[in-house]
This record gives sequence, structure tokens and C-alpha cells, in this order.
Amino acid sequence: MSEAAVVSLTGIGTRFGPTVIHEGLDLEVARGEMVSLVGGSGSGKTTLLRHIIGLTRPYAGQVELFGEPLFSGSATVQRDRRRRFGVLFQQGALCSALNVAENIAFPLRELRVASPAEVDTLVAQKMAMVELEPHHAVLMPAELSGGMVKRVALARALVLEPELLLLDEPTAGLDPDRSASFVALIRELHKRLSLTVMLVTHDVDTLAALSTKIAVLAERRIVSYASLEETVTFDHPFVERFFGGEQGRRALARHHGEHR
Ligand SMILES: Nc1ncnc2c1ncn2[C@@H]1O[C@H](COP(=O)(O)OP(=O)(O)OP(=O)(O)O)[C@@H](O)[C@H]1O
Repeated sequence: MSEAAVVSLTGIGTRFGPTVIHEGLDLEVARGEMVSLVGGSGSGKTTLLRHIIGLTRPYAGQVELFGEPLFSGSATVQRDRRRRFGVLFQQGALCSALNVAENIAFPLRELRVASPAEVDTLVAQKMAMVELEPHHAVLMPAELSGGMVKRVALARALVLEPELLLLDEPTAGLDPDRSASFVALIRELHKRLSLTVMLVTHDVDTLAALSTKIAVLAERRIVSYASLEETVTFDHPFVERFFGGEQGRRALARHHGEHR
């Protein structure tokens, strides 16, 4: 594993019953990168994110975070490692019985890493960071718009002040305007907080706006790991479908227009 790698996956193998999902999969994410993981439906993208955060374990291979095997060290060492990453799950996954502030505070309470006064300060800071108003703190998830759910989930992912942020379909379910403003917010936070980001997305606009590198998951492993410009020239049926369709071509044209 190179010195700067934040995530290192080596020889990962995953199976559910007789179905093999990953086999000999390698990937290294360097500090400061924003890596988009793309692949066909059911190719194992979410499962890979779950391996990285330790929710599931591959049957083969090694997952390292911040230069150390994921499950190595004492309980305290593992808890400290847990504090160094934040996750935005698909659909936001807020707890419906907790209000906005309680949802954002959840990781702090779970890991018991802050006093009640510190919790209030951290929650207020993170709400401001994702452009939520103080009066939103008492709203329940059912009272929020789709865009607000994403912002609350992002504030929760950031509340432990992580170095690594994992995002599963961050813009799924948002209309194009909300999606664009959420992407702009993630870009801004990536820069401001010096984050390393890894995301799963099906959306070419999100991918084009956010990625420093793209990892293509196909045939059970990462078959290409390169910049957007290089990825689009990679000769593979998935890449052709993903970028060559109408939506893909329009998104790439927009991206090139903006970066000219
Ligand atoms: N706990 C589990 N038990 C059995 N099969 C599972 C489990 N979790 C995932 N799978 C299967 O593994 C495959 C990969 O799932 P995963 O959700 O990682 O794919 P994905 O690439 O994220 O898909 P999508 O883009 O459709 O969200 C799928 O066929 C899924 O049904």
C-alpha cells in the first residue's frame, strides 16, 4: 500500500451463496482523491462500500483504511478508526423517530465522543455547513424535502469530522437543480475540509462534476481506474453504455463546456 493511500483493497473476493460478486479485486484511493465507483446494476458497488466500512467482510483479500487493516488493533484503536470516516447511505437513511438535530448527533452519541454541550455545537456547525437553517433542527424526517434529507444525511456523515467520506448514490431521487446544488456543496466541502471522497453513482452529471478518478467495476473487479477523459476512451461495453447513451453524451458535453 502506498504511503498516501486512504483506502486500499487487495485481492477482494465476495460471494453470496453460489454467486461470486468480486474476485481478485484491487483498488487504492490516495488522499485527497474523489473517486467514483461505477458499474452495472448488481455488480457489487454498494457491497464494496460496505466492505470498506466493515459492515460486511469479504471472504478473501484485505481491506485497509488509513494504512491499517480494517479490523486490526484494540477496541479503542478500532473506535478511533471508525471516527475517521463518514457515510452517506443510499436514500439518506435517517431515523424516522429522531428529529434533524438528533439524527445528525447520532454518531457522536453512538461513539460517546463528545459532551452534551459539544454535541450541540458540532450539530449547529454541521447544519450551517450543509446550508440548513437553525430552525430546521426540530423537524422530523417526514417533514423534509428530498434535498433536505440529503443535506441532513451529509451533516450526519460529517459530524465526526472525518478524513474519508463515502457516498452511496448521493444525488439519486433529486431533481436536476437540487442535484446540481448538492454536487456543488460536496465539491466545496471536499476542498474546504481536505476530504478524500469515494462515491457510487449512476448519474453521469454527478460523476463528471465530482470525480478526480473513476473506478469501473466489471467482471468482478476494477477493470479501469483513471481520469474521466481516459475512462471515456476505455474500450469496454459498460463504458460505452454508460457514457455513450443520450444522457451520457449530453452530460459530457456540458462538462467539457464548463471546463473549456
Ligand atoms: N446480503 C446479501 N445477501 C445476498 N445477496 C446479496 C446481499 N447483498 C447484496 N447481494 C447481491 O449481490 C449483488 C451486488 O449487490 P450490490 O448492491 O452491491 O450491487 P450494486 O452494484 O450496488 O447494484 P445497484 O447499482 O443496482 O445498486 C446483487 O446481485 C445483490 O442482490
